[in-house]
Amino acid sequence: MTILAIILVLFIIYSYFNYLSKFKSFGRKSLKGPFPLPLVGNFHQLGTTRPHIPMTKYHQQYGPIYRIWMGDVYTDTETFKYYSNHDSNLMFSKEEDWVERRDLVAGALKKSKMKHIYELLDGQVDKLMSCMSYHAKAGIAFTPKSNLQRFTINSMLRLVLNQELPYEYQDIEADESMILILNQIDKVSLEFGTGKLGDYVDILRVPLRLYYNLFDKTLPTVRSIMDQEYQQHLDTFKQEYKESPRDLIDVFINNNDESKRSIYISMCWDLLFAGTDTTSVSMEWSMMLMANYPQFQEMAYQELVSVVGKDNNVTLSHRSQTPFINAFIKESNRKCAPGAYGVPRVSSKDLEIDDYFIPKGVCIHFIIVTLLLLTTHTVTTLINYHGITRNPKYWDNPETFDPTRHLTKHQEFQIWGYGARNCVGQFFASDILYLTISNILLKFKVSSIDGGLIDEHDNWGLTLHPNPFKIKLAIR
Ligand code: HEM
Repeated sequence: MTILAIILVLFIIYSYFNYLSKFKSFGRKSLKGPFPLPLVGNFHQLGTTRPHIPMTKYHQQYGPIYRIWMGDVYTDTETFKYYSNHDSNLMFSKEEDWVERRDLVAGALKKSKMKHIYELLDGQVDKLMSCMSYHAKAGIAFTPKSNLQRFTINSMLRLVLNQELPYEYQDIEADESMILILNQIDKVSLEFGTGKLGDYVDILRVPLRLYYNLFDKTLPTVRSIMDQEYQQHLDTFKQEYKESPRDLIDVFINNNDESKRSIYISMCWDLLFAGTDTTSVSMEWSMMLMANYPQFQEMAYQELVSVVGKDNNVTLSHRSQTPFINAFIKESNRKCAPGAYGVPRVSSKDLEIDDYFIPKGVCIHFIIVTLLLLTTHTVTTLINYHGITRNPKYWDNPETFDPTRHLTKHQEFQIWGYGARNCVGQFFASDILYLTISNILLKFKVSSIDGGLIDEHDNWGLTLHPNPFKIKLAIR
């Protein structure tokens, strides 16, 4: 009883001082924000289902940069640290390690090195088209989520490991280790999206870390599969792969630096994880918008027929001649952004931006909902893409889906993040989006199952995803 009482008293003292620390003032430029409670910070105001909605509203109250307390933690969370393989990864690496790793990945993703892989990407688009044709001809409703996810994971697996999985309709047995990777990506997305109490309450971090290290098998599983793949590549590596690598692993092997093997393996996981759900959910929203806005679907189709021809495939060389398709994709990403936020970043020095003071290293999650500040240095920020896309200062009628707005006025908008640490896979991803969305628009008429509007409500998670839906496909 006495021990329990002591623990309770210590806990109350800890909570009290921890709470007081939230109100540390940095002078008249201190960031303002909604009033936090002990331990839980602002969670009670944000809720867990759609926190991006109140966060966007706070912008009107507190200005372009404001402070939100995610519980009482100061730095990045245990879940992020664990699943991102912090020591050898790219996305969350410290500045000193990041520069070299970023160069490594950006260099490897250069189109000149990836010529062969781009041909494989065309092959993946053909396979998706076959899957859609099968559904259209058989009169079976098409499920965008599972099929687009299969297409995206295959494009990523081809890029990274030169592997792929069959589609469900093909009824072919899949490689178990690739299915395992897909399941781990799903699992980690869910874990990141929901978070754990230990991510937000400082005192619970140690038990959470212990739990991950002792009981969670996700990372060891993924690393062991990747390691086997790496070894197999090494064993079968031929001279010709120096010029024409089979995939990213070959590009890494070609660097002739086995001391970096562990980092290469982490990079592979980074890319598979960062590229799959984001790209797939972006295409899912696009398909929904095709069905909900048939007038724009028709405009897109007419443009493609006149530029590409009815019986041909759209290729990347058509991109500059299809302004409406480009606008359709941009507007789809604006109206239904694949993610509500970017990756949280840490400030490496004290910063003053206009009327705001951002203290060094304190990982308060800053919410920036103005485009003005997005070019700033290494501030720890959580960029609110949802806020940017709904800001009437930048967009007329922001709730309306209207691709033509991008034809008349150029408005800078990046779903890939801003500054040096933006998305390293953005060129690959935007090529995938263009090839897939334009070929779907040219080859199929997409409509809802019952002729009504599909629900455009978004669900909170690591990515913003729609409620599950099906569509009807007709071959053009
Ligand atoms: C529609 C698809 C995608 C979207 C919306 C997207 C978005 C983003 C965003 C917002 C960031 C964070 C930028 C920041 O911190 O400021 C990011 C980082 C990153 N993305 Fe993407 N991404 C997509 C596809 C991809 C693909 C296909 C790949 C791999 C080929 C990829 C690999 C990465 C990596 C490795 C990072 C970390 C970069 C670094 O820290 O240097 N992403 N992405």
